[in-house]
Amino acid sequence: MHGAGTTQAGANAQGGAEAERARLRTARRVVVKVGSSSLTTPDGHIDRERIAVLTDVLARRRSAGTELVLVSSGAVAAGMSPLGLPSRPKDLATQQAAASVGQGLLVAQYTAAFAGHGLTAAQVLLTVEDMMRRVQYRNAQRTLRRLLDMGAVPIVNENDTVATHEIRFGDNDRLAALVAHLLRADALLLLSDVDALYDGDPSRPGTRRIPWVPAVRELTGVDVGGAGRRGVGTGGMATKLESARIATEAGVPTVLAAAADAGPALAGEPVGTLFTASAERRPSARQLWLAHATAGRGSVVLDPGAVRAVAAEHASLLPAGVVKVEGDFSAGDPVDLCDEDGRTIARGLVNYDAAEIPELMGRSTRWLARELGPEYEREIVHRDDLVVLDGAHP
Ligand SMILES: Nc1ncnc2c1ncn2[C@@H]1O[C@H](COP(=O)(O)OP(=O)(O)O)[C@@H](O)[C@H]1O
Ligand SMILES: N[C@@H](CCC(=O)OP(=O)(O)O)C(=O)O
Repeated sequence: MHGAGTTQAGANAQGGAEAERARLRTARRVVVKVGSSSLTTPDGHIDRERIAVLTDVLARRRSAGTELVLVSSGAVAAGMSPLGLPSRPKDLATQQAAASVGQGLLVAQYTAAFAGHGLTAAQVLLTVEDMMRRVQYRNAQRTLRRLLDMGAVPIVNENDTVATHEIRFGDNDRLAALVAHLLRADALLLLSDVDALYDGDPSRPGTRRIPWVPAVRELTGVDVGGAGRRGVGTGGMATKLESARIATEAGVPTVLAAAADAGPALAGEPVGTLFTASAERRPSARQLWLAHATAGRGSVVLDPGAVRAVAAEHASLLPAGVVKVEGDFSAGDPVDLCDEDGRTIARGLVNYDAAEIPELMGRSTRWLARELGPEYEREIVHRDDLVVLDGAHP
């Protein structure tokens, strides 16, 4: 299902899509994400011309009063050539080394390019923790808002040098969607080396552009296999769809377009692919993060009664409903909540270390408080720290 067909309902929906495009033209706050392949050459140099063209477009819009946040990839790619790396490194330590070199070079380019338009660029490096922990989240939000108030253009990237495999966004598509949610942006623009979503890898002949996706979760018949063409991008189309889904489900309309079409896309012209925003209630940032930006560090297996309570009634997970623990996690970590057939039904922040749980399993909280002490009255996962995943409802 790509569009809304030719019925009256379809025509009305199409009109809705046009109205949503028009919202881009008048949007007061926009998050723009640009991928490595649009900023760097395949051999790992910054493409100055492309940065100049992009900053021209963004600066014009900023000067017209729209608050802009640029989520820019390219640190690893831009560090390749200076460090003599022939291709994108595969191991984390070399990626981090390349990112430390490339990030400085990239921001220097942006700073100079925006300064040419009388604008101040600001580097903001974020980690997954900044999106998850309440204090850091509020801090990131406050800083970004203040920068926007002061007329600066924040340039966001993942803090690659401190990220580890376990706790890492890994791609900026999802980070951009989380930033759009954090800032309650009016729109998200994903710029890439491909000009739209296609029904299959566009390097294959016969694939067709999809101009409009009314609901990402209902998108079918689209092959997104294969990462970037030029070997410097990370997630390919899969992470862009994930990003569009996070953003649209948080109420933020999203456009995917070629970096060269940034101007027309911001002007609401029908370029690229429009992903319509869902009208449902916005989830909290923590729920979004748990559902989309992390994987569990381990899992707890629930009996059928607990599966029902968590998935259907959105209850907290109590020790009485746990039958097994897997993995080596610590209190505060994200864990998967699974049924006895191994399906992950929810994800949440756990209140105990993995080693503590076997002693608590199957016991009532009242019994635990009496026998082990009042601190054992806690839930395994509190309902406020838990998100039920798609398809989990019994
Ligand atoms: N169905 C599809 N539609 C569009 N592009 C696709 C699709 N499947 C795979 N791709 C590939 O995804 C690439 C974009 O991903 P990536 O290189 O990670 O971009 P970026 O560096 O902009 O984040 C495109 O160049 C294209 O080759
Ligand atoms: N933080 C990494 C981002 C990697 C990334 O998401 O790349 P891309 O798929 O090109 O958006 C970097 O700056 O190289």
